Amino acid sequence: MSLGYDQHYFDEFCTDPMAFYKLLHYPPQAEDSHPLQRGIGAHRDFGVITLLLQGDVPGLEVWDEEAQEYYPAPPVEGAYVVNLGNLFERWSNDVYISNVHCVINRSGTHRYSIPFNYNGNPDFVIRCIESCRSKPEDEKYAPISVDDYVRQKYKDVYNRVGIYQVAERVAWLPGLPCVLYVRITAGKY
Ligand SMILES: O=C(O)CCC(=O)C(=O)O
Ligand SMILES: [Fe+2]
Repeated sequence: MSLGYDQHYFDEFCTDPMAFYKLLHYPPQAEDSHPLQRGIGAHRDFGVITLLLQGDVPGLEVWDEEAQEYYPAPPVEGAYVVNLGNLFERWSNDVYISNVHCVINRSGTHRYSIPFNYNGNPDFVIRCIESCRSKPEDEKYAPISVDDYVRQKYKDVYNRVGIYQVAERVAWLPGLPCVLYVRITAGKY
C-alpha cells in the first residue's frame, strides 16, 4: 500500500462500519437553462471514501487544480469511480486530496447514479496516519471520532441550506453496517 502499511492497517477502522448510499436521478437539463444550473453543485465528499456507480449517461465533472478547469469523468461499464473524502484528507494530513466535483446533465436524457459513502467504525478516532508526517508537531488536525465528524458535517451542510435536521445514531445488529439516520423536514433550498 502506498502508505507503507500492510493490508490489516484499516481493520479496526473497518469493524462495524457506518455506510450509506443514495439513489440519484438527474432529469435532463434544458438547453436554455441558466449557465450556472447544476444537477449537483461543486462540492467535496465529506466522508472517508466514496464508491460511485454511474449509469450509462455522463455528467460527472472533476476539478483539475493544476489546469484550473473541470474535466469529464464519463461512466465506464463495470467500474466504480473511487473518490476520497474530506475525512481521509484530514486523516492523511492533506497528503491525499479530496477532489472537487459536480454534475451537469447536458445529455438530453435522464441520468442515474448510486454513490456509496463508506465512513468506517463510528467510534474509530481519526488521528494523523504516522507515515503522513515526520514528527508529531507536523500533525495539522486534532484527533476526532468518525461519528463526531460526520455528525458535525451533516449539521453544517443542512443548516447552511436552511433545512432543519436531526441526526441520530441508531442501534445496529452485529455484523450489519451501522446506519446514520438523517431526518430532513421541509425547508427551503
Ligand atoms: O451523481 C454523481 O455522479 C455524483 C454524486 C456525488 O458527487 C455525490 O453524491 O456526492
Ligand atoms: Fe460527491
